[in-house]
Amino acid sequence: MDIRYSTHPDHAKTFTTEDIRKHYLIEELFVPGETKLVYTMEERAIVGGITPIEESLSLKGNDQMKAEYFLERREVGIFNVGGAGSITVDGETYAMENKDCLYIGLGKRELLFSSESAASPAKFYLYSAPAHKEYPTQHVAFKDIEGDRLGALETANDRVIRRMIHKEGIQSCQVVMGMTQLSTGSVWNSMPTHTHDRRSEVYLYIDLDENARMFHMMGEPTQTRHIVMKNEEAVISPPWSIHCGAATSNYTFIWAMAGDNKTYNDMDQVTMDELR
Ligand SMILES: O=C[C@H](O)[C@@H](O)CC(=O)C(=O)O
Ligand SMILES: [Zn+2]
Repeated sequence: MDIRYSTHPDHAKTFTTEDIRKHYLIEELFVPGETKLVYTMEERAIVGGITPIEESLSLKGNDQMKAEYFLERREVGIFNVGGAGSITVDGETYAMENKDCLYIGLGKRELLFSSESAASPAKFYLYSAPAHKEYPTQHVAFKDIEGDRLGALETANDRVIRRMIHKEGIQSCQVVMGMTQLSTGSVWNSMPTHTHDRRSEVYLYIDLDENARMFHMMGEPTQTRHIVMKNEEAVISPPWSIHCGAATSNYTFIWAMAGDNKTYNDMDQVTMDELR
């Protein structure tokens, strides 16, 4: 498991392109037959990718977590961003179509991930945070969530946001998670931009073509930097950082947060005048 430390904004301002990528960018999450995990000190979240091929893969505790099993002191939100698959939680199997979401609460012990076909494997993206109480395991199918329309084509940000794990949806201790899809011709997400000192966030960009690139913006509002990202890469946003971006085509992204509250609208909006 790769470890990422928290960074101070005064330090982050001095980062080179390579430094920014090393600290915040998460590459190669979906490696066939492997479970990849990154532990960030931001909210002590674990970001991961599980890509089963022929055999099932299990998500276990490890030495760095000092946990006998993965959910001993944690909860997890999972989206399937690949082909059809399933997740078995202590003997109960949940079918996971592309873009379906599963929340698994504190205390569940055996977590098994499978793909329906090795030719088009499931790709399970996970975001886990410390938990203090068990909430029920819940599945939500992508097709059952209508979502809300945001933005407009005129401002190149016409998109639909679906909130899956949140105050009025699947209950959790602190994980808030959902998916935003941009329409053809729209490229900007989360603009006007914001921070939220009370929560950290991770974005996973998906549905980008091989040659498309995302220019993800981060940094303090007056010290913006960018990271050039490819399909199926994730980026960590510390609480003091903006997180928005524009790509060379439309795309989808999964946003995941944890922290002091689960209030989606608790954002510190940044005005265009403040940005540098
Ligand atoms: O704190 C919330 C997050 O940054 C995202 O939900 C923003 C988003 O999906 C969008 O504007 O499209
Ligand atoms: Zn945000």
